Amino acid sequence: MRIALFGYGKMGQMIEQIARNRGHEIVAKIDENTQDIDFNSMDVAIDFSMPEAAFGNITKCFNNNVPVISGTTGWLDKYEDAITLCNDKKGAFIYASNFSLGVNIFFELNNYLAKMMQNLPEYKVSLEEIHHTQKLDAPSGTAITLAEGVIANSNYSEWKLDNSSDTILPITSKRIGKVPGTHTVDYESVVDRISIKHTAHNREGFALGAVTAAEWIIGKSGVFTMRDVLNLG
Ligand SMILES: NC(=O)C1=CN([C@@H]2O[C@H](COP(=O)(O)OP(=O)(O)OC[C@H]3O[C@@H](n4cnc5c(N)ncnc54)[C@H](OP(=O)(O)O)[C@@H]3O)[C@@H](O)[C@H]2O)C=CC1
Ligand SMILES: O=C(O)C1=N[C@H](C(=O)O)C[C@H](O)C1
Repeated sequence: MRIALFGYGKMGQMIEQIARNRGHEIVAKIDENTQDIDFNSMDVAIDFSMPEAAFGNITKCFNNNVPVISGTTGWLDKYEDAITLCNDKKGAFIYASNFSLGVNIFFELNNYLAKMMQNLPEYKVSLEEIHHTQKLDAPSGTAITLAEGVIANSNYSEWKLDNSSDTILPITSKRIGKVPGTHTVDYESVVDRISIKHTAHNREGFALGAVTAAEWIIGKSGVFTMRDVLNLG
């Protein structure tokens, strides 16, 4: 498979390594200064760039019939536009706030726990995410997906950073050293606490998930999620 990397930072470099080990070819490494992009040279594009760059990169790929795997976070105000464009162009698209197998299982666990807790108002829910100090967006995309899972199954109607009420689900974002990504969901009552936590030890899981998604999307058209790729039901 011929892969173009949109963004060649920490994730782009890890994806290159995993992709080469799986027998794929990296045909382009694209950044904000790249002028001419040969879209005919690539079978799939993988975008791990920057919040302000992601939608433009995705648009270019759809306009040139290239399937897109999007891992960049912090651009989701334009997600519906991306879906519309993908459908108009009969393209192929997967966005995931987190591509790792472990976090996608954690998302399922989070939804299941939220359903079990939905009629137990004595438990107050809160989310915490910890990442490295270079991270640009807060809260993390993963924390937002977790919050959406809780909100869909509870009386919380929205999430906010560092702000809580009976209807506001609070998210705390911490930036510490080189932490690759730690997410915790807490249910706290007067008598006890239930916590679920995912800790990434490095970036390999994210990169492997993105390459697996790229392998999976070849030959398909439509908008998909990691639930489709991982066959999580
Ligand atoms: N979904 C997931 O599983 C994961 C998602 N992420 C997300 O992926 C994104 C990238 O993370 P990470 O690799 O750690 O970040 P880095 O800052 O290490 O890399 C981002 C790269 O994008 C480049 N860039 C800037 N503008 C453009 C552009 N217009 N087109 C292409 N590339 C551009 C930057 O170049 P320069 O430095 O020259 O500006 C930089 O090399 C973040 O949004 C992060 O949250 C991260 C891990 C997992
Ligand atoms: O920026 C990162 O590093 C990460 N970003 C993603 C997010 O915002 O959730 C995924 C992972 O946690 C690492």
